[in-house]
Amino acid sequence: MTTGKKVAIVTGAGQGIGLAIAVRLSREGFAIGCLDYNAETAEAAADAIIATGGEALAVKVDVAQRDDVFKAVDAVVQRFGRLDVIVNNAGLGPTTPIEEITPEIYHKVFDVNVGGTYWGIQAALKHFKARKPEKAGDIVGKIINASSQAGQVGNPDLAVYGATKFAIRGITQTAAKDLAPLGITSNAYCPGIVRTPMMEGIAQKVADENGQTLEWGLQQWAKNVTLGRISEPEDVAACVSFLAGPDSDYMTGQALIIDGGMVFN
Ligand SMILES: NC(=O)C1=CN([C@@H]2O[C@H](COP(=O)(O)OP(=O)(O)OC[C@H]3O[C@@H](n4cnc5c(N)ncnc54)[C@H](O)[C@@H]3O)[C@@H](O)[C@H]2O)C=CC1
Ligand SMILES: CC(=O)C(C)=O
Repeated sequence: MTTGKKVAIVTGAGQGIGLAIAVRLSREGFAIGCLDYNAETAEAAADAIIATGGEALAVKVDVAQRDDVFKAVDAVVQRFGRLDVIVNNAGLGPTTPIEEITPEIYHKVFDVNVGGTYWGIQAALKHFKARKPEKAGDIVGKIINASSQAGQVGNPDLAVYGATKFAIRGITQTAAKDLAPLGITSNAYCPGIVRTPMMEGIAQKVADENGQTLEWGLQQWAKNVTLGRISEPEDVAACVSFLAGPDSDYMTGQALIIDGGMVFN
């Protein structure tokens, strides 16, 4: 079955920032491929979108597995008939003090965060290339990758995670240069401190070390935010909505910082 709508795939759509992006892009008129490692939350995300009149398909995927990603992206295109946007959002964010980094954690986090970004781009490219720009300036596909403020500046205890987020900015820039002749843009978003299960895990560790509550842990990070509050997933989804829509057609290779003013470039 095909849809008259534009189609966006969001990885890690089962919770947190990915869920907010999926819901927001559905509201903007996209049919959504909700991809997640967790089949239940992916299904719940798709159900929530369908319940509000949108179109969505849930697909279980491990973004670290290249074949898995190709199959999942193909399933969405088979269902909806086209692909316009891929949001490579799924990621892992463990706390890793320098001396505690192991080969296992290094490979695991790079495979998901960096590998998942490569495979998402490749799998989408196959479908983006099916449409040719009719004239100079036409955009036929948009790649949107999750970096972080921790991909702009080194954060304490996040040497592995931060390195993947710096790498994602590099991949985003190279993809922009390589794929512009095909009418494809490539941009990233760099959130700050967003209230999600990932961030709660990071903040809880700091809280536990200090005998404090989760809220106390989160507020330690909020001290670095100029606007004085940590963000909600919807703040980030608004930024991604801009990157997915036509108003960003003349933008590529950029990493938009949406962090309430933590990093000033
Ligand atoms: N929460 C924050 O403060 C910030 C988050 N980010 C980035 O935003 C993105 C989303 O983060 P959150 O929503 O906070 O994370 P989260 O941990 O709350 O949600 C991540 C989602 O990705 C899925 N996922 C994890 N590994 C996967 C895999 N191998 N294959 C498929 N799905 C997988 C999980 O099941 C989950 O639904 C991540 O890339 C993260 O690095 C960036 C800056 C700040
Ligand atoms: C989790 C993350 O991306 C932070 C703390 O910037």
